[in-house]
Amino acid sequence: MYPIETIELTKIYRKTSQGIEGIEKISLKLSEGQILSLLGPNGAGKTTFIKIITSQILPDSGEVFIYGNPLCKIIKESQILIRQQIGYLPETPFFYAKLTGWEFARFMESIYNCPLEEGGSLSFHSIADAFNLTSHLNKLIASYSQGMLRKLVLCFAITFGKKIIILDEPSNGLDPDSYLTLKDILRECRAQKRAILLSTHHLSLAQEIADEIAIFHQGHIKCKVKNDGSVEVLYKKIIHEVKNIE
Ligand SMILES: Nc1ncnc2c1ncn2[C@@H]1O[C@H](COP(=O)(O)OP(=O)(O)OP(=O)(O)O)[C@@H](O)[C@H]1O
Repeated sequence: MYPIETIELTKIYRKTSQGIEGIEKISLKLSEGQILSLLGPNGAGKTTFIKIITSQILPDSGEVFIYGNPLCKIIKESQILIRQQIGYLPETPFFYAKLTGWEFARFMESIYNCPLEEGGSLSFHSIADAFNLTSHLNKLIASYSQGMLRKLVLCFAITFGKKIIILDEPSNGLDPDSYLTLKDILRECRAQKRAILLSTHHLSLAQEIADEIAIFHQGHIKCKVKNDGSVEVLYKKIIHEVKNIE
């Protein structure tokens, strides 16, 4: 059974002369201990795909299976239980600016029903330390820089994603040191057999960390391959091919 399997996932916002806006018939599988990176131009459908898997929006058709459990056709209460298994970094996270980092972390702990202290080197405390965030946790979130905000939510995604982690643009706003830390943490998560879905515009991140690459374009997967270390060349080739067809 796969941590994540999607079958012909479709969500069409609009049809245009160029094609569709949204996603159409996306079938993907993500195994334990695997990092799958979604790549593609702006508007290709990566976030729409992630929003359906994290049950923020419903597809028009198709289904998502989380460890074999259908996500879209079940009642809300069961969806919440499944969501608790998924550590998630949204493209645009929401914050309570008037809480301190610690207060927000305790709030998230109660939502996920998962102690912050759990997880050894991948506990909230350890990850916050690794990201040099610990000394800021007593400060109001309103005073955080963009990078600190991103790192705080990355801490949540990794702490709570004991089996599945979904990251939408995780490296945005990270300083070089934190970027290196992120890669180390993701490698450790993979070693623990977690399944990781990663959407990024940074080809180097995908190249260095992903096991598989899926390139989205106008709501479809144009290419899904194992990462052989030539992501940049592959990406250029695929985007060049689709441009020539258009
Ligand atoms: N709520 C919405 N209502 C209408 N159209 C939407 C909505 N959300 C996304 N779209 C459209 O669906 C398409 C896919 O958007 P999506 O955000 O999934 O792309 P993306 O690959 O994540 O892009 P980016 O790399 O810029 O984040 C775009 O054409 C976008 O305008």
